Amino acid sequence: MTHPKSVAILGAGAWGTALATLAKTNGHQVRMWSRQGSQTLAEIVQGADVVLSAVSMKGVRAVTSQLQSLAISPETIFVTATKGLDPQTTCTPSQIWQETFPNHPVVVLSGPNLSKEIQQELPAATVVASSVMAAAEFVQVIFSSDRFRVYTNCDILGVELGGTLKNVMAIAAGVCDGLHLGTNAKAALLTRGLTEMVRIGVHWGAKLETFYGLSGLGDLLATCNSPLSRNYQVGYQLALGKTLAEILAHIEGTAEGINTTQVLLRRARQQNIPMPITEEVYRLLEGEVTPRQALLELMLRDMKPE
Ligand SMILES: NC(=O)c1ccc[n+]([C@@H]2O[C@H](COP(=O)([O-])OP(=O)(O)OC[C@H]3O[C@@H](n4cnc5c(N)ncnc54)[C@H](O)[C@@H]3O)[C@@H](O)[C@H]2O)c1
Ligand SMILES: O=P(O)(O)OC[C@H](O)CO
Repeated sequence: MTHPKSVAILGAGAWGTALATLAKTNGHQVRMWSRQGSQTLAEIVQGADVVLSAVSMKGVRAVTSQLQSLAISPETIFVTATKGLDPQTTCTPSQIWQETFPNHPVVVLSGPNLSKEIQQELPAATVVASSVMAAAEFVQVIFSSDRFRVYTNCDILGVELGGTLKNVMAIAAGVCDGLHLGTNAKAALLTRGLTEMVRIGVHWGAKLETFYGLSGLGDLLATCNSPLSRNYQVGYQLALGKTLAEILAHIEGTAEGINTTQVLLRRARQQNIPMPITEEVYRLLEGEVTPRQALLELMLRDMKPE
């Protein structure tokens, strides 16, 4: 075991709690902060080697601005595990963290990591990405174990976008399974979905090959094939005829794909990037088409080469 590190985890939801368990099991000193808790943010982050945020997208700006007023050691590494896009600016969470703390290293942690499986101690792998490789390696050591394999990567944007964009495809995959469209349809959806993720991601500045790694294809496969995924559940239940309001009233935790679809489509339209699957997921979430109509729209698009 390495020398124990002090890890502050912000957000005591499903993912924050699972990551806290992994770090604690490795012998690190872990403190968790949530809005409902009794300890202040200042108490939680004081002296932390690493501050890891697992708050949902809607809380990222509030948390970063609260932290900005606190005295934080210049050595502290910020890690973001949020998979979403900022509705105002279309920025990724790491871009918000880096803009708020320009002199600190920022690391993205993302991969095929359904928190319920990790809490059941099933094996999994993930990626930690940063432009400061020493920071990524520091975080790699904190979380690595015989049941959690952590890889480093220098493409911070690509790793972050993989985990974020696949949530839109997970909604579509849930619809596909809810309508019982079969294995051929699912394979076509995931393959074309990955093409769509690559198209916008590379335009955004991410590396192509990152989307074929754990944080892209890996997370796409996990999320689009598991009923444990909240985003998949949204699509599945829409296909069963439930309304979005009914689904959200019962879903446990955050389905980031709903907000991500809106932000992504806005950006794609501004930049003239074709995103047909995202477009249909958007129209479905807005109640403009039924699941069957969305399917037909996709099948009857203009013919084109692959
Ligand atoms: N659950 C998973 O399997 C999993 C895995 C990998 C990544 N993620 C990502 O991690 C993030 C959190 O997911 P989760 O499953 O833990 O969601 P969750 O809904 O269980 O928890 C979200 C947490 O964010 C906090 N939060 C929300 N708004 C806030 C605000 N304004 N200020 C402070 N805190 C706020 C909530 O209090 C809660 O603790 C999401 O972006 C998700 O995509 C989740
Ligand atoms: O439950 P979801 O749909 O937010 O997916 C959780 C993770 O992102 C899977 O890696």
